[in-house]
Amino acid sequence: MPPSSDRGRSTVGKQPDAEQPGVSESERLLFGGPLRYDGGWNSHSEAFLELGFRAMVGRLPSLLSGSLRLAWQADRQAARIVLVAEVCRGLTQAVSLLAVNSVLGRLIGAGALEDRLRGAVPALVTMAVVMFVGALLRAASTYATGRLEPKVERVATERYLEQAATVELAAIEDHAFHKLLDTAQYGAASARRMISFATRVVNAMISLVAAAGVLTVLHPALLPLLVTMTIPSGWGALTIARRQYASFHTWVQHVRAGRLLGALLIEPESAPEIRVHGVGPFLLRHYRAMAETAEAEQARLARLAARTGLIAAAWTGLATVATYATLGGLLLGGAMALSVAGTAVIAVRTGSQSLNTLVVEMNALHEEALFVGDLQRLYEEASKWAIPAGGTALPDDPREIRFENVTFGYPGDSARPALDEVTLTLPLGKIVALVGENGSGKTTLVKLLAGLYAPDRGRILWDDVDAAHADRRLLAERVAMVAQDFKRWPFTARVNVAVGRSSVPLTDERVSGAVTEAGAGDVLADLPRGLDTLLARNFSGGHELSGGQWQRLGIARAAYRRGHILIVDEPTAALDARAELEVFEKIRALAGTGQTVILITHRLASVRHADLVHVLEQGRLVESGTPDELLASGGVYAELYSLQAEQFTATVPAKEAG
Ligand SMILES: Nc1ncnc2c1ncn2[C@@H]1O[C@H](COP(=O)(O)OP(=O)(O)OP(=O)(O)O)[C@@H](O)[C@H]1O
Repeated sequence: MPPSSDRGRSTVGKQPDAEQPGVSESERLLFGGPLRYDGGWNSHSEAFLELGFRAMVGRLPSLLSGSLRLAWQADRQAARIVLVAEVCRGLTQAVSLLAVNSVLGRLIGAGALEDRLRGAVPALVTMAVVMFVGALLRAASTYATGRLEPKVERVATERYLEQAATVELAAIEDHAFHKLLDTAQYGAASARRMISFATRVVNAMISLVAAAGVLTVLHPALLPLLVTMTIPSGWGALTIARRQYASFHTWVQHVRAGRLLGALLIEPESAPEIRVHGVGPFLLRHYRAMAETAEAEQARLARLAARTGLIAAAWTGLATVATYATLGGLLLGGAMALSVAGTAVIAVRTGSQSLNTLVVEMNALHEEALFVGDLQRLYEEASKWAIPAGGTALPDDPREIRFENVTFGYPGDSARPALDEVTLTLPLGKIVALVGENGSGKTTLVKLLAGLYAPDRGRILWDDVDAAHADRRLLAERVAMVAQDFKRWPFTARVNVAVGRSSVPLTDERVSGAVTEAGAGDVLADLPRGLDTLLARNFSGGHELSGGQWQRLGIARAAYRRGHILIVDEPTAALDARAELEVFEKIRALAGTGQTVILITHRLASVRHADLVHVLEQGRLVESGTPDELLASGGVYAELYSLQAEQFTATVPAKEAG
């Protein structure tokens, strides 16, 4: 797969005028179909495909001011230096061209050779001074650009990451938003590159104006010729860039999938299965197939680029012949002096170089701007998806949380909502258990409770305050959660606990208090460097914990958070029998201190101590009551309970005496 830095250049594209590589069998088998975007939100790439040279020129002022704004935000002083140095460099080029004209005029003019040489000296000195000043200005610009570029990238990246971290969970799970996140990640590097391109565009524009001015003075016919000579390379560069851009957007998912296959081959989590089940050759084979599909597209793009380049070169050749034939004609017809023709040749060369640079750099600037545009669109989309700030305060000490006819479905075309008209009460300060078979909606319910999703219909009331209008940050403050798939941060054990509330100063007392509360002391005692042990095996000095040990650390993290409501989703799934008992003891103790515990578990024996049990089935609430009431009622809970109990009916043979 092409590495990310190759985006836009080595990724591949969809062109209506040329055949696309087919869908590889790997895409069908592993991902269920082609990984291409052929429409949808990327209407803006379509707009680009229709964009002509004139439109590009029209957009130039806004692109330049956009680059300047980025630079200004990142480092005002450096931006000022670049701007002044580049404008002055352009002026030095103009002065230098005029000096050349003067030198040639003197040398080719009438008079003795000595006099002509002497007459050329002031212009030669001017040229030398101007070149020296130009070199100083170039150095200043190089330094300031070098200082500016990484800052621009950092500022843009920071904003990107900040926005990504503060959008709703639903945005992260939305595939269109995720694609935008994917493509926009290149925007920061593009913003960085835009600075150099914008600098070169400004420089080329000024030297072009100088050359064009000199040419127009020499003979008005020379200016259109200069333009004709440069148009072909501009057309070529624009055509190639348009293909690359369309290609990038169409194939971004494919590239991501290829990278995923590569990453799966090396990540520690997949290493055991790769070896025991021999998954390595399977993944490698599909990696190769995916990469070959991408390569075929790259080859197609290269073929088209070569063809475009040839056409542009032929056109440039014709225009050059026409330019020099015109100059020759003017000379022969006596319409132009030899010294003027000499300056004209230099001015045409300088001018066509500047115009060429201008077209190429403008095109590059434009292409980068499209990726910065993705980043801007991400900023806009992210602000739409942002977790709202502010809202109603929650009651200080609520008595209960009540779900009223709550319905919620995940995006997509699932047959039924994950929660369907659920009405239940979660009394605070108690242990409430959520029970039900796989997929019955328990995890979804607690995610709604924690504010990670909002109900499609119905309300979640904290006493009489609707959580939909509550301040989400305050709501999150109240909740501590040990999710089924809680994050195993690749940091030290200390940070893995303290990340439960990273906003408060990290103190050893607080960490050890949480570790003791969670009964995770012996996990830490076994670690080579205690709390300072790095829990990431793929780093030197890193250490790996077992599933059950991680689970206890996860509970310590939730204890460290000290939220009023502790949500524990399958807290004991990976624990041995003794540890399980211990963890439930700890959870009960937490409830004893007035903390609310919402417990999701399939171990019904552990639910015995709950104050209230809600039983869910296919997203609906089917039973509620104390464990004893539910057992007595003979419903779903009682059925599940007896199924589990049956597994323990075999008695342990008594030890023989003596
Ligand atoms: N992020 C998601 N996107 C789409 N569908 C989801 C998502 N998470 C869960 N679902 C679907 O919602 C339904 C309820 O899932 P949920 O995880 O709430 O069940 P659960 O009762 O916690 O199951 P388990 O006991 O297996 O943990 C399931 O049909 C599941 O496929």
